[in-house]
Amino acid sequence: MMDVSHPPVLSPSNIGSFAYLTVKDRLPVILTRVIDYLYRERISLGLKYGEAAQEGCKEVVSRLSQMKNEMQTNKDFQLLWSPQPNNPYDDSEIWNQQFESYVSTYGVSPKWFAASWLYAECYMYARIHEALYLCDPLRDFDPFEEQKQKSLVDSQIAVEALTDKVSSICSALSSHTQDQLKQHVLKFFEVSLWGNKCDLSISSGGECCQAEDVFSSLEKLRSNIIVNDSNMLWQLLISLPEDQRDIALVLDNAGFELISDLCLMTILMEAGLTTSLTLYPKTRPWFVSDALEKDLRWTVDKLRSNSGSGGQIATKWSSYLSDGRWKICNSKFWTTGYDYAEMSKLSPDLYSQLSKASLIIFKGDLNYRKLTGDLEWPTDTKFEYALQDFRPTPLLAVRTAKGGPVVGLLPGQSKTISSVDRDWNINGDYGMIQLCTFS
Ligand SMILES: O=P(O)(O)OC[C@@]1(O)O[C@H](CO)[C@@H](O)[C@@H]1O
Ligand SMILES: [Mn+2]
Repeated sequence: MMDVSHPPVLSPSNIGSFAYLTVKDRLPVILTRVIDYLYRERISLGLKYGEAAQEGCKEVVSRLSQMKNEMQTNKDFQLLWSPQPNNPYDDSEIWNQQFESYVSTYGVSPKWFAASWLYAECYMYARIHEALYLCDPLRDFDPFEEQKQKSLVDSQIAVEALTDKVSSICSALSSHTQDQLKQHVLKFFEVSLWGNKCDLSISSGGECCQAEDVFSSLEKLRSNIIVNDSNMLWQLLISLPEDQRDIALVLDNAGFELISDLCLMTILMEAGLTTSLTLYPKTRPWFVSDALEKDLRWTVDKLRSNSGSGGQIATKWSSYLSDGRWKICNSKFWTTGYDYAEMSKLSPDLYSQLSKASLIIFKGDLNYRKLTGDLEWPTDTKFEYALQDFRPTPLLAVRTAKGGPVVGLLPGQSKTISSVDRDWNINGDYGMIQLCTFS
């Protein structure tokens, strides 16, 4: 274990902090939306999933209302129902183990405003899933699916602009100089970065889409990339041996962000900079907009039915998936309340699988929180230091700052940014393309 002294963890016990406001205001709104949605749609869900689902909706509503009350009155967390025999990604044991270890460390049960922000926020999604899971016909129901799908449909113009660009770059690849290719690739990393600006959890499940073509704003946005390791990243990509160009992509949100990620991966594949890709989605409805395997497959199918460049590119995605160059790998570790420094102990198989990749790309703010332990690091802490015991292989974080820690800045940099924008670390307007090679 590295010798790392720890700052405190971000916590909702810190009144007025972003963590506090999330648990006090944003999470109850997300829960209320799910409750209203299930109640409103109970008849149509009954028609779709059978009569028992209609009654089931009422039970789920009652469980979720109970949880909302527990949250708002700062009650103890509960153990999850365990084991969940028909759930292939049953992680209830890990959740209950986290509960027990909290009790043995602190001598009391975790509570909504006393546990860490990361633990509390992740726990809410585990409980939403449990509430549905306990109702047989709704066991696999995703209450956020409609929102995720709508956010993609509403981003159609931006998606078309993106796929047109990918298509024209790919068809001219052989005539590009290495420098031209570099410019294209790095721009697509930026598109994937800004694709993370908007997620449905930060908007408490309110509407969120990419309405305009992001390509035209990249230059203007570049100064908002507060850590930009793009040049080092390019050096790493071009120096990979031909038989070791395997990328692991730990996905974040469905909708425009997912399309931007897959477009980036398409260029890397077509340019030969990547030969195989493993995609890691979530295994339960998560932080409203996070992509599950079925969202990923829906996205590919949806785009495939488009005429024009979108259809062509999604057809490529289908063939990558069917010939095995792209794999989808599900792991229950992503939806536990643990940060990634715990991965080698709690999920050694996942850790060793990730370690074999040439590069792991972590998308989004929550992944960044889990990479850095969600601790209150001074912003000039070295990224490698903040990763603590998580050292699988070179890794890249691509995220906009929406409340989690920020590390790797220059001394004084955060002060300068704050003087321009007080909310720079929560509003998603600032981003990071941050590499750690552990060298
Ligand atoms: O991981 P993502 O999708 O980029 O962001 C998830 C997120 O919006 O959820 C939390 C607020 O509820 C924040 O930590 C974080 O910004
Ligand atoms: Mn997300």
